[in-house]
Amino acid sequence: MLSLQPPSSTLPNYLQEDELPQECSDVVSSLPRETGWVAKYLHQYQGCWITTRYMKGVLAFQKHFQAHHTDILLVTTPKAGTTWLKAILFALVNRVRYRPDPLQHPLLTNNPHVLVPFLDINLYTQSQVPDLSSFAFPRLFSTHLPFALLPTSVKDSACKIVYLCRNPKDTFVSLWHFTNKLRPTAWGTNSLEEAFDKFCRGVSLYGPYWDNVLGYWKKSLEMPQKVLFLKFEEIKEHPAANLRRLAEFLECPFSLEEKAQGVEDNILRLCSFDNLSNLEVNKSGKLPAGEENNAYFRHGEVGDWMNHLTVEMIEKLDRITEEKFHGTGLRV
Ligand SMILES: Nc1ncnc2c1ncn2[C@@H]1O[C@H](COP(=O)(O)OS(=O)(=O)O)[C@@H](OP(=O)(O)O)[C@H]1O
Repeated sequence: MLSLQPPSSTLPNYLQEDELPQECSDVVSSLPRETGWVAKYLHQYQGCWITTRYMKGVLAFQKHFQAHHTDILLVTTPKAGTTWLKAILFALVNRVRYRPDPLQHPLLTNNPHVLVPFLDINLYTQSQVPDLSSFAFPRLFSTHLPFALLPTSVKDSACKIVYLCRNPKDTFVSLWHFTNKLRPTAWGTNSLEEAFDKFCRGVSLYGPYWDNVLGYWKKSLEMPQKVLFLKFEEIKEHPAANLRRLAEFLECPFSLEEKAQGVEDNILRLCSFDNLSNLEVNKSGKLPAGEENNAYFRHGEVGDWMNHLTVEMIEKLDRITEEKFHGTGLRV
C-alpha cells in the first residue's frame, strides 16, 4: 500500500470526512478505531465498524428517523447483493405504478441505489434531518446497520425488514474488489492478505459480518412477520420462488392474472445482472457521492471465492463461521 495521499479537496465525496457536528466528533473521538479499507478509519460504535463519514449519518438516523408502519427497510451485509434486491423490491412494490416493462421503467435510467437510498449512508449523511416528504408510500429505504443499532421507531413500528446475506467467502471477495475499486489510484490497493485479516477479525464495514447476520437471523425466527431472512445463493437458485416469498411477506402477493401475464418473470428479467449491468446508466453513471455505478456490478455469481482464496484462507473462514453459527440453525 502506498502512503501518498491526494489532498482531501481532490477526494471523491464518498471519502470526504470533514464537518462532523460537535456531538458526533465527541462520540467518534472516544471510540476504538482501526485503519479502514477505503476510508482512513473505521470506528467501533456499539460493536459495529463504521467509517468517520458514515458515523455522522448513523447518529442522525438513530436520533431522528421516524418509521412509518408501511415502511420497508432492506438490510444487508455489504456486498450481499443489495443492489439486486433494491431493484427487485422497487420493481415489486411499484409494479402497478410502473409496469415492469423492458422499454420503460425507472430502473432503466436510475441505479437502484438512487431509487432505494441508504438512510444512514446517503440521506442522514447529507442532512442531519432530511426531508423525506417526496418518498411515496410504502417508502423503501435501506441500511447495513445491525438490528441492535436500528432506531427505536423501526423496532417498535409495524414496518417490515427484509434482510439479505451471502456466504462469507463470496462476501469477502466481493468486498475486497469493491473497496480496491473505490480507493483513489494514488493510494494503491489493499492486499488480499491484509483485507482477509481484517475481515476475520470482524473489522469490515458494518461488521463483524457474523454478528450482523446472526442478529437478523435470530429476529427472523422470533418475529417472522417483521423480519424476512433471505440468502443471495437461494435467490440465485430459485429466483421466482423467492420473489413470491418476498411478495407474500410484504402483503402484496401476485394475483392469478399477474402470474398469467408473466409479471414475475418480467420483474426478474428487468432486475437480472445482465440487464442492469448493461444499461448505460450503470455502465457510465455515478452516484451522487461519486461512486461509479459499475462498481456495484462485477460477476454476480456464487462461488467466485474459489478463484481467489487459498486453502488456508478457506479453512480459516469456514472454521470461524462454523464456530460463530454453531447451534443457531443457520447455514450460509
Ligand atoms: N442483478 C444482480 N444479480 C446478481 N448479483 C448482482 C446483481 N447486481 C449486483 N450484483 C452483485 O452483488 C455484489 C454487490 O453487492 P452489493 O450490491 O450488496 O453492494 S453494496 O453493499 O450495495 O455496496 C457484486 O457481487 P460480485 O460480483 O461477487 O462482486 C455484484 O456483482
